[in-house]
Amino acid sequence: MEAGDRVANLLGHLNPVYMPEGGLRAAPTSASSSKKPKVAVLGAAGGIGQPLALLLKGSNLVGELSLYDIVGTEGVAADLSHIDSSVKVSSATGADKLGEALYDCDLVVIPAGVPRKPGMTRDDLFNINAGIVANLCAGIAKYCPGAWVAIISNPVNSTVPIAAEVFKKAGTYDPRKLLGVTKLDVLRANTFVAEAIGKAPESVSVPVIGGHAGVTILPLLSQTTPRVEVSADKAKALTERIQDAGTEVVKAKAGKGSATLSMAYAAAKFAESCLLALQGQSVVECAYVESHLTDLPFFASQVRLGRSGVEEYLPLGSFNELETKNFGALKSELRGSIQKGVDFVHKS
Ligand SMILES: NC(=O)C1=CN([C@@H]2O[C@H](COP(=O)(O)OP(=O)(O)OC[C@H]3O[C@@H](n4cnc5c(N)ncnc54)[C@H](O)[C@@H]3O)[C@@H](O)[C@H]2O)C=CC1
Ligand SMILES: O=C([O-])CC(=O)C(=O)O
Repeated sequence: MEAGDRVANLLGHLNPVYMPEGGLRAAPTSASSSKKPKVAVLGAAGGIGQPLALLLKGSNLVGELSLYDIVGTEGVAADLSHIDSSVKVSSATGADKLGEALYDCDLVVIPAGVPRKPGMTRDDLFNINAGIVANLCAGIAKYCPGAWVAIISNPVNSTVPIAAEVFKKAGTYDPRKLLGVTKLDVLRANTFVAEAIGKAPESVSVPVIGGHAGVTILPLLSQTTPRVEVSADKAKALTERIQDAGTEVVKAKAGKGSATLSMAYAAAKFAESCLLALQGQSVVECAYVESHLTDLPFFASQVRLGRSGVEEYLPLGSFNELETKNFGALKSELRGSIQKGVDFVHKS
């Protein structure tokens, strides 16, 4: 077996949906004669950016991968460009090259910004990351105003509202195409619940709603597929582990950042869902989006993605006692984080 085939098999094993049979060596199809999407990764030289770029370089849904960072982009691009997949890799470094990176993009994924160190909350990143996300979004409004935008940079509860306000100011806001990436919470919930009930993680699906920080992360264990029966104590413990999972990784990395590999995997899957939706397929994902499902202006929930972005909000369903209590508890923190993001754009 050749090295390329082994990589293809590995990626196919990781995600048969976005790495269909044939993986990196997939034969051209009739669809491949039409222009495949250009995907930009902003923050591409970072802990998330590099493995995310690797996974997207192996995706047969991507036409061009545009890598952008303020430092080190060329090395990452040179390295990836030796992989024998048809995805074209381009790179640009520094603010004056942002336009080049974003030109003609269909999907922009943003993992740019600083990560947590032990003892910090995600909100502690606001002072640095708010400005980074606002500047990058101003670039998106200027150079690829029709692109889908997937935001990873923390605090997601605030950076997505920041992006929305920047786009509104520029007159380019389309709420259907602005998505906060909360998929890692879903992967964690699936993994931890599967462990608890002795099932394969791939066979478990847990909706996670709310936001992406501590108590704002609300796994709906009562809506797990397949149905799980765990004691109230176990459900509480599982919920808390899912809420604190980012901190678990920050502690384990002991000052060397936060989740990067699992996040890159989650982001690659999420990006693939967006690209499938752009092709006209209907895909359900959990994402943090502008929403009218609750009285909060932004809320993470299951949404149906289609060609024009978020096309349907799936109902939240009924909550059990623990979920009802946790839903009440998340509202004031999430509302405050949203307002903080909105105020940042209007006061700066
Ligand atoms: N949404 C989620 O579930 C998760 C979010 N994160 C967040 O993702 C962000 C990135 O994390 P890591 O990749 O580990 O950090 P990192 O520090 O390893 O990488 C960040 C990259 O962003 C670049 N960067 C900084 N300013 C920039 C700018 N103005 N334009 C373009 N690039 C710029 C840096 O040069 C660096 O290469 C953090 O804010 C982290 O908290 C991390 C894990 C999960
Ligand atoms: O915990 C962090 O700072 C990074 C993150 O958002 C996560 O891993 O969920």
